[in-house]
Amino acid sequence: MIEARGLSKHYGAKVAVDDISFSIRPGQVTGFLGPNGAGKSTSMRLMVGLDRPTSGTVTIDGQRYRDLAAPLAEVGTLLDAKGVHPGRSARSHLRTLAATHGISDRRVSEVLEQTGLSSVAHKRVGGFSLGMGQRLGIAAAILGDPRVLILDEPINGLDPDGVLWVRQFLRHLASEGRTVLLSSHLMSEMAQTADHVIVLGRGRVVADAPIGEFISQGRGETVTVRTPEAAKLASLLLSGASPNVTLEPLTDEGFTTQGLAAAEIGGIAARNGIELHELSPVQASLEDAYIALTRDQLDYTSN
Ligand SMILES: Nc1ncnc2c1ncn2[C@@H]1O[C@H](COP(=O)(O)OP(=O)(O)OP(=O)(O)O)[C@@H](O)[C@H]1O
Repeated sequence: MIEARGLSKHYGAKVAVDDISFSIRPGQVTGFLGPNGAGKSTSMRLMVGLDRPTSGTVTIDGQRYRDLAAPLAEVGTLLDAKGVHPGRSARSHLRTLAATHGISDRRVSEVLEQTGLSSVAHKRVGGFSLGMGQRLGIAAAILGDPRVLILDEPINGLDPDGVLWVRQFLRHLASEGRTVLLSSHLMSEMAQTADHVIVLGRGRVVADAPIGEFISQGRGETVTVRTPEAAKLASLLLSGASPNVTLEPLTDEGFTTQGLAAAEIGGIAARNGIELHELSPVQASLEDAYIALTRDQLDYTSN
């Protein structure tokens, strides 16, 4: 569990994180979202003691990061995949980390295997592709078998196989009861990986909800309707409807509606003898919900 209480970080006059509170629970993948400059990286840095809060606290399983006796064994982090000595091999990089915590060579081999790096373990990290570097970053994060993982953009630069691997791997780690927090700009990927989302905007929490709830609260149900009597059905749907109901014409004999359930539209059409050629609810996407929520949250003030 990662808990932030009244957490703030100011850089001079700039408020990067503004009095935020949240709990990131074990057993699920939590996605950290927000426009550029919203405060995600700063929050993650505060979680792992790379920065000190201006006020408030953030704890990992009840303790501040800097009070943890064996950090690698409690929190795995991927905050900057490039922070590795380029002349070292993957194995020697992991061995160096392992040595600080008395972690065995066997465990190093195990994580190289788990992250698909065994065959390149002896190669210089400097020659690694971005994707291999990300895998090495994840290998380092899980080296100490931590209960909590904090990963900033872990799928950046990965090919589709790599993305799928990270998704399945993170889901597996969460299913073992670990706390998994990741940030990503790729909405479709986040939608398939996260169980819960926390959205930041201008340093504040603007949403904290299970992903299904977050998506459905976006703009209400969208339905595509096609009928040769589009104008008649449209006026029937709008008469007496709440102001939240909107209609957008389609080019060919139809429209999309927002704020009405498909069953309501079908019922009104049937009662009025209107022939329907299509009545299909459109699956809302995480991206739609996210864009609707953050439209006003862009950090225009960043410099
Ligand atoms: N060391 C710093 N000094 C001054 N301002 C900073 C510093 N670090 C971050 N900021 C500012 O704080 C705000 C939040 O930045 P942060 O990097 O946490 O956002 P983010 O949500 O991670 O953005 P991105 O998606 O672009 O990585 C931004 O306006 C940024 O310019």
